[in-house]
This record gives sequence, structure tokens and C-alpha cells, in this order.
Amino acid sequence: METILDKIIAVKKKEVEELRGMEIRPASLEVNQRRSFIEKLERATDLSIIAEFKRASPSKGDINPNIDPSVQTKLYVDAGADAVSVLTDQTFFKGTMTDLTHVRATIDNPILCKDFIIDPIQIDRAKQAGADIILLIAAALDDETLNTLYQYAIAKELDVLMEVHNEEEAERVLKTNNRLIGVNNRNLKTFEVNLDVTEGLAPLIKNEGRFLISESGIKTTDDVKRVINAGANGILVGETFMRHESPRDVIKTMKIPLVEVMKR
Ligand SMILES: O=C(O)c1ccccc1NCC(=O)[C@H](O)[C@H](O)COP(=O)(O)O
Repeated sequence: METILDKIIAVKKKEVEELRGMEIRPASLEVNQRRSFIEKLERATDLSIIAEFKRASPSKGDINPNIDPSVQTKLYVDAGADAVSVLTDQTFFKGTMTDLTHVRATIDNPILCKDFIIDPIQIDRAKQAGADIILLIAAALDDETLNTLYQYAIAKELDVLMEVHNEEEAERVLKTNNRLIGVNNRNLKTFEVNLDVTEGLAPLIKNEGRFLISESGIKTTDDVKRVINAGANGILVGETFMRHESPRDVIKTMKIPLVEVMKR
């Protein structure tokens, strides 16, 4: 059965063909400057928060479609978010690369280009728009492509968030030297979110000394405490912040100190 990820990747293949016909100019010096999220994680004493700008999604439809990306992400950063994720996919999430460009012009924190990357040309485009972190989803890439894209991204001084959903994917990404691993709690076949996924995969990831980001379905302080106890260094939260009338208040409650033993 075709999954949502299969559908998304089919669209990305077409987008890559279109990108090949476009000129991707090098970013300005200011945009090109390095802002490393991994370096922030090394120094972190609190849980790190990646706050996501997400207008809509395949699982939820419209979430908050008319909101301004610069205004919303400035709120996130002022409240204490360490990094911002911008969903740049248009077809399924109603995002654009222009959103990321606007956010880059507004905040100085690291920005994750949240898209479905299958080709180096998308990395060039993300970098040109001002991204500091790119996402590589293990479920969408074979080992060779995962490695090629990883090497390409780090050569461009980008951080890479490698996303996994299960043990098999976690073992594959752990064969790379990448230090930043995201565990996505959302099942891409059923859309069910379950924090058990983070709890199940955390030992594997933490035993290898990697940074762990728990992604999706995080709504309450109890959820946050649960993933910290599992060993998460950070969380990636979209819908909760996008729907909340005061993302500032909810971010502040989620910025919880990590105990030393759980930092790495
Ligand atoms: O969110 C979806 O419906 C979705 C569907 C298919 C592929 C990816 C999807 N989401 C991307 C994400 O990883 C989330 O936006 C991110 O982890 C934040 O999740 P949440 O806090 O639950 O909005």
C-alpha cells in the first residue's frame, strides 16, 4: 500500500527536476554564517526546544494557515526556543522556501529546513535560503543516498538531523558518524503518535553517545518529562505551538533543566 511518505517522495522527485532548471545562487555572507545547533546542544543545561512553523499537515489538515512565519518564530525565540523548524513543503504542509527566507531575516537562531530531501540540489536551496540544519529521513533514503547527502551537507557546514521511526532505521543511521538523531513518534502509515517510540529507541541512540531529539505529538509538560527521562536532549514541537493562543507560555513551561546524567 502506498504510504504518505511514498506520495510525498513522488512529489519531491518532480520538484528536484524543476530545481535542476533553476539557478541557485550562493547565499550572502550573512546568511552563510555558521549557526550550529549541535554546538548549542553541547553546552545545554536545559532541554533544547526546536519550535516548528507548520501551517498544515497530512494528518491534521489546516492547523493555523494564515499566520505570519516571521511573527510566530520571533515569538518562539523570545520565549526561549533554541532553534526553529520551518516546514517548506508546499503540497502537503502549505509551506514555502520563502517562509524560511523571511524567518532567516528575522531571527539569529539555527533554522531547520523541514523538508523531504532526496537530492543534493535541495540542500543547496535550503542553504541558500538560510537553513543551518537539514533533515534526512531514513525511511525515505537507502544507505548510499543517506551517506551521500550527509557528506554533502556537512561539507556545506550544515548540521544534519537524521530521523528514524524504528530500530532498523536507528541502526542504519548509527552507522554514520552523525551526532543528531531525531526519533519521530508519528507512525507515517497510521499517523498515530506514541511517545513509546522515543522510549523504545532512546537506549540504542544514547548508548552510542548521540544527541536525541524526540519529534511529534508532544503536548504537555508530562510528555516533556517523559522524553527527558527517556534520555532526550531536545524536542521538536509543531502543532502544540501553532495552535496555542500563547506559544510563549507553553514554551516556557517546556524549557526544563536536564539532569547531568541525561545530557549525553
Ligand atoms: O505531521 C504530519 O502529519 C506528517 C505527516 C507525514 C510526514 C511528516 C509529518 N510531520 C512532520 C513532522 O515530523 C512534524 O511536523 C514534527 O515532528 C512536529 O510534530 P507535531 O508537534 O506533532 O506537530
